[in-house]
Amino acid sequence: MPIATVNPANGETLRTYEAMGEEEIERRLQLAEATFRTYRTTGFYERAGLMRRAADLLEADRKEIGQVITTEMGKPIKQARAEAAKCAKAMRWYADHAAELLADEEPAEADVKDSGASRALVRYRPLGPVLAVMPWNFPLWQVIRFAAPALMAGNVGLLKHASNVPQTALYLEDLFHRAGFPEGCFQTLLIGSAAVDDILRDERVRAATLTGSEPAGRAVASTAGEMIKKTVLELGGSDPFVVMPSADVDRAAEVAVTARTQNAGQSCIAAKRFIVHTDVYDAFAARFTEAMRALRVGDPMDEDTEVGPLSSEQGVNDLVELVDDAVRGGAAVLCGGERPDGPGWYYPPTVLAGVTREMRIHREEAFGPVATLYRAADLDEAVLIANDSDFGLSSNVWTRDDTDVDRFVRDLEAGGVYVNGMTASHPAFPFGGVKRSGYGRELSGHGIREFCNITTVWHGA
Ligand SMILES: O=CCCC(=O)O
Repeated sequence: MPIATVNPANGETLRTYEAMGEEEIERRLQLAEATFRTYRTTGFYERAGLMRRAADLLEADRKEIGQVITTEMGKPIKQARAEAAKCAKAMRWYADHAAELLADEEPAEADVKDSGASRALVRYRPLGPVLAVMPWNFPLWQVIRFAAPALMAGNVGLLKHASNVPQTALYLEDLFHRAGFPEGCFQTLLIGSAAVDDILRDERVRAATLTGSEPAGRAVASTAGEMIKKTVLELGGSDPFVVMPSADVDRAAEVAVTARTQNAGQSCIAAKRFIVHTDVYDAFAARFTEAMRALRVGDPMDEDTEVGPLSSEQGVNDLVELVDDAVRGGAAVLCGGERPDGPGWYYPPTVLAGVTREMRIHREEAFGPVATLYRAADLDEAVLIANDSDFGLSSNVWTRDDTDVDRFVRDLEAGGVYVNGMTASHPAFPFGGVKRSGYGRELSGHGIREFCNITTVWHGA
C-alpha cells in the first residue's frame, strides 16, 4: 500500500510520500536510543510541563488538524475536531497523574521483615524506545493514548502509522518537537508494513504496541515473542449491545445508533451485535431502524454530516461482501444494504435481522455502519449470544435490574461492561480486551505501567 493521502470522499490522491530508506531508519533508531539515555533521567515535573505544552498546541491546532484527518480518512469534521480535544484531555490527565501512578510502592512492613530486608520498595522505571504500530481510524487518539503515558513514564516512541494517514503522522512528530520534547523522544517512521519486522528485531527497540487487525497483531506478537519483547495488542472487536425488558428502550435505541455509526462504524469498540430480549425486540428494532435510516450521510467536511465515507474502497468492498453473504444466508435487510453509485467510498447505515451463527457477519468484525439484530428469549440466551464471538473487547448492557447487571458483569467475556450507556474510552479507565481482541491494557495506571521495568529494590539488614 503506498504511503499517501487519498481523499475517501472522492477517491482523489492528493499527496504521496516516499518511504524512508534503511539509512534514515538507522539514523532514527540511533537517535531514539541516544535520546532515551538522557530523557529517562528527567523528572515527572519536567515531562509534565512538556506534555501540557503539547496538549495546548494540539488544542490550538484542532481546526487545522481536524481538516487533515477528515481529508485523510473521511471522518466527519466535527468528530475529527472532537478527537483532537480528547487527545489534549488525555495528555493533561497523564501530565497530572503520572507521578502518582508511578510512585514507588512500599511493600507491607511484615513482608519486608520476612524477606530479611531492612527496607524494600518497587520502582517503575522506563523500558526504552517503544515501537507503536497504529491504525487510521482514530489517527490522533490511537497514537496519543500510547504516547502520553509512554513519554510520561520516560520512554521514547517510534511511530509506524497507517499508510493512509501520513500527514497526521508527520503532524504528531512535529507536535512533540514544538512542545519542546528533546529531539528523538517521538519520531514518525514513514515506512510500509514490510519494514516493521526488522525494526522490531532491532535490539534498541525494547517493546511494541499495536492497535489494528488480527493478522497484524499476530505478526508483531510472534516476532516480539521470538525476541522476548513486551507487547500490548488492541485488535478487533464485535461488541454486543444487550437490551433487556426493564431498559429505557427509546434511549437505548438512540444511543445504539451512535454506538454503531460513530466514525462511520469504523471503531473497534463500536457496538456491532444488538441482542434484544424478545419482550422489547419489536419496539427496539423499529426505533433503531428508523433512526439509522434518518442519519445524514454525506460530505465529511459538512458540519451537519453524521456519517461520512469509509476510509478506503477495500473497506466498502469488505462490508458489501459481509452483507451479501448474510442476505444469501437468509438475513433480512431492515434498512440500507445497497452500495450507492457515485464517487467516494460510502456505505449506508444498515440494519440486518435474522442473523445466524453460520453467517460471516456473526463471526467477523463489520468495520462500517452495519448493525446485526438478534432476538434473545432470556438473559441466559443473551449472554450466550454475546459470548459467541472470537472477540472480547467491550460490551454494552441496557437494564434497570441490578440482578441482570450482576449477571452481565460476572459472565460477559469482554474487557469492559458499560451499563445503560455506550463504550467510550477515557484516560482514567483501562482499555483493552480478552480473547482475540488482544491483551494488555491502554490508558489509566494499567496503561502507563505496561511499558515499565517494574524493579524490586531490596536493602539488606
Ligand atoms: O478503535 C478503537 C478505539 C476507539 C476509542 O478509543 O474511542
